[in-house]
Amino acid sequence: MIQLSGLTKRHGEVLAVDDLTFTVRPGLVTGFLGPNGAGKTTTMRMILGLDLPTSGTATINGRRHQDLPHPLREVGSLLEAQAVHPRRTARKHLLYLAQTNDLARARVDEVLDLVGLTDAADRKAGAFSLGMSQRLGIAAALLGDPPVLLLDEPVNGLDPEGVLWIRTLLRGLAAEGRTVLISSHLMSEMALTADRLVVIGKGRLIAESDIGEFTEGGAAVLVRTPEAPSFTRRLELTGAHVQEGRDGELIVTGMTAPDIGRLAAAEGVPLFELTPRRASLEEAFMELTRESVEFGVAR
Ligand SMILES: Nc1ncnc2c1ncn2[C@@H]1O[C@H](COP(=O)(O)OP(=O)(O)OP(=O)(O)O)[C@@H](O)[C@H]1O
Repeated sequence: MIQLSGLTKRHGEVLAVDDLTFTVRPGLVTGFLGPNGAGKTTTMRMILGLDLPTSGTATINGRRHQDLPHPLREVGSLLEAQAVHPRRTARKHLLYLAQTNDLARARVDEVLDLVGLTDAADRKAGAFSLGMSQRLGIAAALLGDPPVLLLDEPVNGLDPEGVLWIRTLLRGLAAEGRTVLISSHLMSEMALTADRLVVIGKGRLIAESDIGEFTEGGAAVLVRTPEAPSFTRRLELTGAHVQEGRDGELIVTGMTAPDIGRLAAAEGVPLFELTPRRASLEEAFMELTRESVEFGVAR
């Protein structure tokens, strides 16, 4: 579990992270979303003890990162700038990490296998493709078999096969009961990977909910009826918002499809179509973060 309480980071004039409070639960993949400059990387760096908060706290399983006796056994991370010696092989890199962090050497072969790098284990990391480097970074994150994982933009620049691989791996890790937090600005990717979303903009929390609930706010129902004008008035009397489209098509918000159906039946209005339309995650995200994007990161 990761818990943030009033987490704040000021860089001079810039309030990069502004009073963030949320919890990342185990057993789920939580997507950490926000437009560029929203403060995702800064937040992750504070959780990992790489940046000190101006105020507030971030804890991993109840303790601040600097108070963890064996950090790599508690939390694995993948940040954008990974430091790997280019002339060191993948295996040597992991063995070095295992040795300096008091982790079992046998785990190196296990994680190489887990990320599909066994055959490339003795090649120099400097010659790795982006996809292979990401795999090596994830192998390092998993070395201590940690219950908590933090990955900053793990699918950036990967080909579709790499994206699918990471998605499957993360879902598997969460299914084992781990806490998985991944940052991204790719909504489409989050829709397929995350169970829960935390959305920030301009350093502030905008939304925190399960992925299904996230799109419900913008849910609309498409209604088609030959009696569009009179049914529109009837719907509006109940408080629904109605937008008229072509050919007797109505887009209704503020009322569920079953309630619209019941009202039509009670009024004897024939319905040719009654279709709930969920706002796509992309639309919901744009709507939520519109203000943070419009005003950019200057504040
Ligand atoms: N070391 C720093 N000094 C000054 N400002 C910083 C520093 N680090 C981050 N910032 C500013 O803090 C804000 C948040 O940046 P951050 O990198 O955390 O956002 P992000 O959500 O990860 O963005 P992106 O998706 O572009 O990576 C930005 O306005 C950034 O310019």
